[in-house]
Amino acid sequence: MNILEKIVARKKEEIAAAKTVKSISDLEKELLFARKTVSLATALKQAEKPRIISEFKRKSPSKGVINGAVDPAKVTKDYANADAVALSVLTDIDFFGGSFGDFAAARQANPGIPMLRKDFMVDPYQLYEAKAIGADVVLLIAACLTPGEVVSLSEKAHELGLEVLLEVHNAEELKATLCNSVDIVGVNNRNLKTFDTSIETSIALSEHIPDSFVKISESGLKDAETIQRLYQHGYKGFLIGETFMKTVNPGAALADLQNDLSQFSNQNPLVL
Ligand SMILES: O=P(O)(O)OC[C@@H](O)[C@@H](O)c1c[nH]c2ccccc12
Repeated sequence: MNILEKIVARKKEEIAAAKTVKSISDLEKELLFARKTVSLATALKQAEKPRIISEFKRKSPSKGVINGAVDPAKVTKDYANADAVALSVLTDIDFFGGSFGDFAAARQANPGIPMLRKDFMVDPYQLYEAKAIGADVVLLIAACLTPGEVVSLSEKAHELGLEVLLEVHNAEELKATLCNSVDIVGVNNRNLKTFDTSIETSIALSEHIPDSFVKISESGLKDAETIQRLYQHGYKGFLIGETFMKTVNPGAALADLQNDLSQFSNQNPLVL
């Protein structure tokens, strides 16, 4: 079993256990009080400069513990103050050290900003959970879903008022799973077999993503030059976790990056 298969197998156990505690109809009742969602896709489409989606990530299978004892409310508030376009908060417990508690604390500290529930979505039940904890966007990872599942989960997400970020690693995944009910396409620079990251993945895939989809680049991003280069290939959003989380002050690390980004005078995407 590769890491993704292990995570998904464990996820299915967690979902089965969660359903015995709370049914979908219990969650539906909670949704009656759910906040109105805000659109990340719109914010990205309107962006006239690279926008950063800042991630709250305590640990990962590739890096181990990145920052175990940080406060999600403080870090995410600092991210928002440093002009993050959105927050991504891991809710996977076993492999990423995340939780609903982290997500809820971040949401409470930042009522208005778009938030991505970062987890491995394989069952509509998780979409109800996402909506109930205050998410605006959910992640669908092409590598662990069939094309049919991507369609049905994204349609269900829309019914609940959630946007869908479809994550792909290569042209085959993109071709098989891209459908109209996806709002944002994310190219993950991390190879899930080797854990290596290469921005060439984003560069190679950029031209295969139709312009009707707003696109973001994910993982392994560290500096303004790289982000600017990807922006010129049409990427509007950049999902960054480790570069910020490994520092003592993740919000300050984002502010530094924003400052570096503002040094670029040519912020317009090149026509390639
Ligand atoms: O910490 P990084 O290298 O900046 O990466 C952030 C994000 O892209 C990464 O956490 C991620 C991308 N896709 C995922 C799917 C599940 C869990 C995590 C992820």
